[in-house]
Amino acid sequence: MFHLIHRLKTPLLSFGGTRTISQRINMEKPCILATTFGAHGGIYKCFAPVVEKHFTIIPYETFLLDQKNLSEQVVVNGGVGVNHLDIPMINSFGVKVCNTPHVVDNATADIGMGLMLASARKIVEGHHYTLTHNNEDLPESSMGMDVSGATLGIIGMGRIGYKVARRAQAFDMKILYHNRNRRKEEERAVGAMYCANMEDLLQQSDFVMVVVNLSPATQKLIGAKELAMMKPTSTLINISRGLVVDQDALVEALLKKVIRAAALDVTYPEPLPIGHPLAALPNVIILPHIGTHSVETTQLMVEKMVTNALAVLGGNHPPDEVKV
Ligand SMILES: O=CC(=O)O
Repeated sequence: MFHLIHRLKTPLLSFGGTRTISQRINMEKPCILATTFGAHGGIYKCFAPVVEKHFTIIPYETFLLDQKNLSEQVVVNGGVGVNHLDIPMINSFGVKVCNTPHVVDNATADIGMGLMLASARKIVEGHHYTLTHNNEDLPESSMGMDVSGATLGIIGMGRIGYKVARRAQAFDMKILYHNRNRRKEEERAVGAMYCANMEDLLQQSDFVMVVVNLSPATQKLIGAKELAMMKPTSTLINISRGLVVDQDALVEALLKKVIRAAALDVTYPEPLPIGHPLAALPNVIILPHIGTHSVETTQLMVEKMVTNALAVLGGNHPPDEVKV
């Protein structure tokens, strides 16, 4: 991978990061476009020594303001979701946009399972309890609920949704899914049941996991009405994008115990401000958008980013161009 990075001439690599990771702008060096939205600041941190030596990091905002210096470039987003990039605008400068599909699927599905298990079995509370209590009986509120045998409703049976389903199958869960198109092959492979109507899935599931892409059609897909359809004992897990869930409605539903709990890898905004109403609730687990944040997956993503950048710079068709 480092070998590939050395060969890069003038790519723009987009690192979605919850914090601004731009440092310096020096057009003599190759450029990295650093976006300020998303999860993948970690990519930059992991590879900072190599990245800083060979690239200039440009925040997305700077790219938007000052594209005139940039030619023969490619924007490669570290991650799958590109909702933070204005693709038609970037394309209008003759710049292609690529992302890193496939390599993120397992890690993201793992985080979904981790959140489900942690919420169901109150793992985070258990950790804090162990650290703060000495030899006391556990309170009744520490009692969790079984994942095995429970019903999981997956909203969005794409590549990541399918990976979640395969894991859920190994946990002996009953699997329901809702997707724009029925996925018969995947359905058979994991023994899942298709719900053409999302309402059916919401009403029957003990755990509802949201795995759809963010688009105008999925923005606030889960709002007060949908939360009210869920069982009072059910848990909402979101590993897609924060905006797919109406967060105000979620706070209200959790406060009023319309649903049992929520476990979120994604929120809006990101990072979630300290003191945000969601963070004050006892029945919520919130992660800082770390679905793909593992050493192995990060390496695979960087590899893919570089491969795509090299393809474009070499005048070839990149394997993962995102078209709108
Ligand atoms: O958030 C993760 C991704 O877009 O891959």
